[in-house]
Amino acid sequence: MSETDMKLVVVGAAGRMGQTLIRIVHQTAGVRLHAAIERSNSPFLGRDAGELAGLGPIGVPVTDKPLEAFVEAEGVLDFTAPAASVEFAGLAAQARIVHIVGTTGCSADDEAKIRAAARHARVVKSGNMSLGVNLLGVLTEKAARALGPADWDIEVVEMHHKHKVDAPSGTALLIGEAAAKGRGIDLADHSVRVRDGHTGPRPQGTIGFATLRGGSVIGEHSVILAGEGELVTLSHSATDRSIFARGAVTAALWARSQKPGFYSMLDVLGLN
Ligand SMILES: NC(=O)C1=CN([C@@H]2O[C@H](COP(=O)(O)OP(=O)(O)OC[C@H]3O[C@@H](n4cnc5c(N)ncnc54)[C@H](OP(=O)(O)O)[C@@H]3O)[C@@H](O)[C@H]2O)C=CC1
Ligand SMILES: O=C(O)C1=N[C@H](C(=O)O)C[C@H](O)C1
Repeated sequence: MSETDMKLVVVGAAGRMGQTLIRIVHQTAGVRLHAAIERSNSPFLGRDAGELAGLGPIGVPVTDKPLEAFVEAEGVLDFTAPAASVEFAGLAAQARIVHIVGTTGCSADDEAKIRAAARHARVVKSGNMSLGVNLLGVLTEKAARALGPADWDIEVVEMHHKHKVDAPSGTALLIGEAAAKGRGIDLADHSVRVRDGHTGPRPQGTIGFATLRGGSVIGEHSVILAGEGELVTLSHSATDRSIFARGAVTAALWARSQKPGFYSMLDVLGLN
């Protein structure tokens, strides 16, 4: 441990991503776990964060006092739920620290509140913090630009574990936005989220989404560009949640030296 280590708080510490983040922060040079937060009625309050994450004791107990933790820290890693991330955004702004938001399923109103908090906090928000998916987004934008809507249809397919509560996934929406950018269109006006019954033929220029849920799948995403007699498929498979946690820590270290504002992983990775 060094004096210059970035002090990070993990919120949602007992969750699938929370535990992964605790392990990755513990293993990564230049960062240190300052606090671990869960909600007030959580059965995990008082437990050692390292024990929760399978590391053995590290002397950081889980608490339900986020603001107390944020004012003494430099960044918060937040993979929780939309209402929680909006609350944490306000607290991170009060504490003037870095807020890394991986939470998906945010409404337009949630998004606006998180962006407002970025007047005082340095916020990095992305539906997927992995290098591979962000590169997939860049490749999708190029493919969608090269293969135009007159001859090529775009479909985004995703599969996740049975516990996931939002659909389409944040990653599927990130890929859809990249495809829409390549086509020079607004995704909201062109996306088809559901098909059921007599749908009629596919409207030209739309971007379709298909969602699969089951088992323990960490995250599978494909974008299919379908033309007459040929398909181009670009895909990404996540086989370990540590890819998201490593991305979040990279984002925190990057944001430490930025001005307050709202950033994406493309900014962090220099892919913008
Ligand atoms: N951007 C990316 O790269 C990735 C994003 N995600 C996203 O991260 C989010 C979390 O995923 P996952 O870890 O699988 O989900 P989990 O349900 O396993 O974990 C979420 C944790 O947050 C806790 N939590 C919820 N509200 C609060 C609150 N107000 N205060 C403190 N803790 C709270 C939950 O507690 P409780 O159980 O008591 O509600 C739970 O422990 C999802 O939105 C998911 O889509 C996931 C992976 C990668
Ligand atoms: O909920 C998950 O697990 C994941 N969520 C993110 C998403 O919605 O895309 C990222 C990853 O695919 C795992």
